[in-house]
Amino acid sequence: MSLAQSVAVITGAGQGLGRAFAEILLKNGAKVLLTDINETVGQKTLSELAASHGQDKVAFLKSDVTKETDFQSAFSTAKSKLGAVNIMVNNAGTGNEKDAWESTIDINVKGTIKGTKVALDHFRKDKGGNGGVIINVASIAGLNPNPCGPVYGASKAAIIMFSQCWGMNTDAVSNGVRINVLAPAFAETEMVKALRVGKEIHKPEIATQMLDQVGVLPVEKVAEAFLELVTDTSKNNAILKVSAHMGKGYHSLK
Ligand SMILES: NC(=O)C1=CN([C@@H]2O[C@H](COP(=O)(O)OP(=O)(O)OC[C@H]3O[C@@H](n4cnc5c(N)ncnc54)[C@H](O)[C@@H]3O)[C@@H](O)[C@H]2O)C=CC1
Ligand SMILES: CCCCCC(=O)/C=C/[C@H]1[C@H](O)CC(=O)[C@@H]1CCCCCCC(=O)O
Repeated sequence: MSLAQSVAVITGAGQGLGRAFAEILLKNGAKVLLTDINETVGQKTLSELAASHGQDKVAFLKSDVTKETDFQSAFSTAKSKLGAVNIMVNNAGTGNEKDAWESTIDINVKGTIKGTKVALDHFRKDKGGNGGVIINVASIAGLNPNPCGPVYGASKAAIIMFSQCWGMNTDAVSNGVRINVLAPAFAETEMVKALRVGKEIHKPEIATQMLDQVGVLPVEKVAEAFLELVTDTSKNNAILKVSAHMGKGYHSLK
């Protein structure tokens, strides 16, 4: 799939993996609407990416994935500034396990469901769309249990099952929509920096051991795996794992 005529909406794109996904799409010719709840990081990333890729290629909208209306605004802003959207990346996520654990469900699970629902309504050919691809960002923590993040692991397992159910639904597939899951292990972002401090998780000493055993990927490596799921049109309902110690590999739930 050529990205020359493509327009993407990415949630949580102000920093970390979301920003790396935006950069690789821009490098490959797509236009990108960056969305993030944090306006400061979003505006900084916008000015840096606009300087390197062009003002007409990228835009930013402050947007909260817990609000379905913000997804509607993102799709209409993208269409008016960049063109009709055909790539949706549900990336925004958090890993609070303690007092703020409900935000992990609201952002990771409900945010991804809202983003997928709005994207399906825009992409489905039977609803007047032109098709598209949805990438839902889960984690290896949604496939392999760990003692540090029960809420986070459950949220990522929910994203994987939700995506796989839609990826086999003919209402989506027959109407030109692909739905894929990216499941990274540790990548060098603010989330992993917070993990090293260990305030929001259980058993931080085990997470530290895991970080040493598994290793930490540069965000660019995760972005390469992400690009494969976007551009390879033979990939629908796929789960792609990527980690520093095992590399890249597809996973089947069956
Ligand atoms: N860094 C890692 O090792 C891994 C990360 N992931 C997943 O990748 C995704 C991105 O993670 P990172 O870049 O590491 O995190 P990060 O913490 O560096 O960036 C997350 C971004 O999401 C934004 N965000 C938070 N709540 C939001 C909301 N309600 N609405 C819109 N934006 C919001 C933040 O402002 C931030 O810019 C997450 O879903 C995470 O669970 C998955 C596996 C490994
Ligand atoms: C090998 C697991 C990779 C997980 C990468 C990731 O998504 C990290 C997420 C953390 C989030 O900030 C909150 C958490 O609880 C997650 C930590 C989970 C990793 C601990 C693994 C420990 C084990 O498997 O024994």
